[in-house]
Amino acid sequence: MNNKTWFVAGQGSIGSFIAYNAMNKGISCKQIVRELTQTSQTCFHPIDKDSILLPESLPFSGLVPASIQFLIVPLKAYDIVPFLTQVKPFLAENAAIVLCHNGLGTIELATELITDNMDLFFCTTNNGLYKNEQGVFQAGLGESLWSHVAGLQPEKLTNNDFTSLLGSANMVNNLQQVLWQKLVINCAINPLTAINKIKNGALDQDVYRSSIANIVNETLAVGQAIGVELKHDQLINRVYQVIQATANNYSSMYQDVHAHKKTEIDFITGHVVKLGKELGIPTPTSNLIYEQLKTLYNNQ
Ligand SMILES: NC(=O)C1=CN([C@@H]2O[C@H](COP(=O)(O)OP(=O)(O)OC[C@H]3O[C@@H](n4cnc5c(N)ncnc54)[C@H](OP(=O)(O)O)[C@@H]3O)[C@@H](O)[C@H]2O)C=CC1
Ligand SMILES: CC(C)(CO)C(=O)C(=O)O
Repeated sequence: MNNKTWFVAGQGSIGSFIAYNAMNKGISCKQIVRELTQTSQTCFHPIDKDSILLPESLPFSGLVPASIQFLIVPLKAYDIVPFLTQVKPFLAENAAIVLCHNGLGTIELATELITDNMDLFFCTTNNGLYKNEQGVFQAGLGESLWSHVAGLQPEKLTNNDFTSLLGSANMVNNLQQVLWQKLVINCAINPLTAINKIKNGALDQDVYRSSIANIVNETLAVGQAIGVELKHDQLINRVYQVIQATANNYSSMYQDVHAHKKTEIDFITGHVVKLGKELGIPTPTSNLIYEQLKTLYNNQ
């Protein structure tokens, strides 16, 4: 029996999936929302079961100082630091915090925000969910991979915690490599689909081959320069496998641009461009794509 009380940041797609799983497992779980007006219940639509209303969420004003022991933060990468700053007074001095998002660049910032007895974990997920006016819909099942990333007590969480909240999950010892492999895929697929307004599958055409090859090479060069073990042929093959497996999907970045929402570009291509600059590694194609995407977002 899992007797932890979990707090989940936001009422988004992954956060609602976590709240749904917790409810089914009898785990105490509260989603934290910004305002009282956001506390209305989310309707969750599982793939193979009836839709169900999730428990009411809790606004920040309803939190008790220093009370949160277990927190999972499944937010867009750009919302992680603002959320952690806001929630900090409500964290217990020995809290366990799990970050869960696409892209890279938040772990260092979050580590600076936590105090000595707290522990930080990171979880990357391949579950597929989306949100619209009717609620949150589960689109596909996937595995989640997690690791302890900062603090002195990794035993605060076990694989059972992650499987209870996210379904199939495994602890990994090579999180950095896993995250960079995913970063290569997101760098190759997300901005190109958003800029060209195409589904993922349309990238499997000659016209995009050189851009994809350049993006993979540049991302790989930057990752390798900071010591991440990445294999070129394996990554190119993986990018095309994902393009084919998700051929009918619109990438999350395409969806954000289409919905006039902020994108995660700073934590995907932007992360590679920034590190490349610091390390003196040229990333011309990534620079161009980053600028194009930024212009596209600012113009909308
Ligand atoms: N959805 C998916 O299938 C997958 C998503 N991911 C990644 O997981 C991360 C989360 O994605 P997803 O769940 O889709 O994102 P969503 O946009 O659906 O959810 C994020 C939610 O957090 C809310 N939020 C932001 N800041 C705060 C705050 N300070 N306090 C309370 N609530 C806040 C947002 O509210 P508001 O809209 O009002 O800002 C939004 O409802 C992203 O990095 C994504 O790329 C990874 C794999 C699959
Ligand atoms: C794997 C991929 C590219 C699927 O669309 C994705 O992670 C995203 O859209 O953010």
